[in-house]
Amino acid sequence: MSQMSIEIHAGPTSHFTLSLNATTLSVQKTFKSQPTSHHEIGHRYILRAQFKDETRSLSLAYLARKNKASLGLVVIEGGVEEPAVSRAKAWAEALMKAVYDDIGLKRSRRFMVFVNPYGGTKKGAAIFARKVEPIFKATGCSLEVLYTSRQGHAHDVCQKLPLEFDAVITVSGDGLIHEVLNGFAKHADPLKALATPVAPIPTGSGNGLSLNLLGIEEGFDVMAATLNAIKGQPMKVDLFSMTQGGKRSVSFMSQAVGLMADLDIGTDNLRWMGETRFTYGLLRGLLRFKPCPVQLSLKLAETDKEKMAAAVHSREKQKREMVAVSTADSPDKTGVSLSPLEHVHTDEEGWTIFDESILSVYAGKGPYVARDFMAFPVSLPDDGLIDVMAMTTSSRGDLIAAMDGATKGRSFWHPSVHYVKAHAYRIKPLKAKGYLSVDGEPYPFEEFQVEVHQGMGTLLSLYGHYAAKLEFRAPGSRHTQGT
Ligand SMILES: Nc1ncnc2c1ncn2[C@@H]1O[C@H](COP(=O)(O)OP(=O)(O)OP(=O)(O)O)[C@@H](O)[C@H]1O
Repeated sequence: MSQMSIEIHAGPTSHFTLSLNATTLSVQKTFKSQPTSHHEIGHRYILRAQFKDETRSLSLAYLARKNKASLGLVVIEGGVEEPAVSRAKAWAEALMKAVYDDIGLKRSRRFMVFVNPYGGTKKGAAIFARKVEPIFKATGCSLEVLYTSRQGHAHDVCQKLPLEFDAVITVSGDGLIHEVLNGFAKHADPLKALATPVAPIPTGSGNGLSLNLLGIEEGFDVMAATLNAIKGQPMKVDLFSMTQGGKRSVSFMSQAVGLMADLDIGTDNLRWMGETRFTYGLLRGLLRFKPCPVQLSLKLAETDKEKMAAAVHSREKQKREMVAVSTADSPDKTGVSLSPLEHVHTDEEGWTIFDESILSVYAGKGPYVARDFMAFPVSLPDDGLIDVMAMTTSSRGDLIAAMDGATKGRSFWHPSVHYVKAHAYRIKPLKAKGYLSVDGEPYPFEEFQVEVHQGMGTLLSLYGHYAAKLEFRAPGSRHTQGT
């Protein structure tokens, strides 16, 4: 693209020169004939350019970092002299084409937005009104907003949601996403409903999904998440069926029993602490070191940690050549029922029983489950497998050592952490009391089974892959294998 420039007048003595380049937009401000500020804005951060006939002005909205801190909304507007009107219109159109049409993005998406005023530190509604909604409006998105009034509200609405939205936005934590997906699973057209992309705005406590989509730097940045809702491309992800007592639920992130459930569900009364409650819960759990008598059975797929890391490595390589997956590449499925279950409860063939004394079982997908815990560093969004991590009561010292580096996923490499990939797994409690956490939500502590449905869910992603960096094993450290 050759450079296209236009001048707009912000006042009698100041104007902006806007130059559209192949990958950036240059914004040069001039005051009293002196150049003042100059910014280069990447195409990704440009929200909208619009020529307004009634005021003969051109407005431009984009996101920029002020003082290298968090992203902020910038809107500039200036008059256009009569002879330049048609050029200004063509300029605005060329910019919109470059930042939307040419990369397969729809301008002005239509969103269903669920805001949970109760999630995290209860600031969701205020954050949506102050930060998120103004960006959607400046972009020209149309919104249907619902403030949830109770637990299960978003679930019930999603069950009957007209499938006409470009995406569902959740302003909350992972719990509301769990509700949305389970509502979709009960929709009259469940597979089509689950193909509706979901984009989280992180106002919960753990915000695991947002961390996985945006990375550790921006996972808690509501502005970056809002940009993802506007500019992200649909990315297919695996979902899990969790069956318990004849009831089937959908899970997208994790299931936990023992220590890892205690640190989440067992600290619900400490919500005021924000995400710190997880660290507190982990320390408390490690000190108590209480065994969790359950039987774990697995339909194993991979037990070699080196091979798991190598698979992530080769995916990384592919990514570099890959342009984000577009909707056109993945035709929407439709059907009156969810994908059938393949691993029935009575099937015994090919199952392996893990026969050590268990402290905790944590299974799931998506590297981060919280900012300070990369639980599944080698998980892939769509490999059709679930990562299962079991900790045993073999040694408290070992386990404390294993949790050192958990933020960066280093626990994965520790020999006392048993980490496998499975097609399915089962948990049978051998005692009456305990916690079971599914995507951070409490479930009855009863026998359950989990299996994977490849690519049944859809998220919006700016990158087309999880935005987490896998730390490879430090050279010279001990060779580690799975169970
Ligand atoms: N209006 C409401 N009042 C009470 N609970 C609600 C309401 N709306 C949704 N919920 C429930 O609030 C719970 C917490 O929400 P969510 O999980 O999104 O936040 P969080 O637990 O703080 O974050 P995270 O799961 O990321 O740690 C969920 O169980 C959700 O179903």
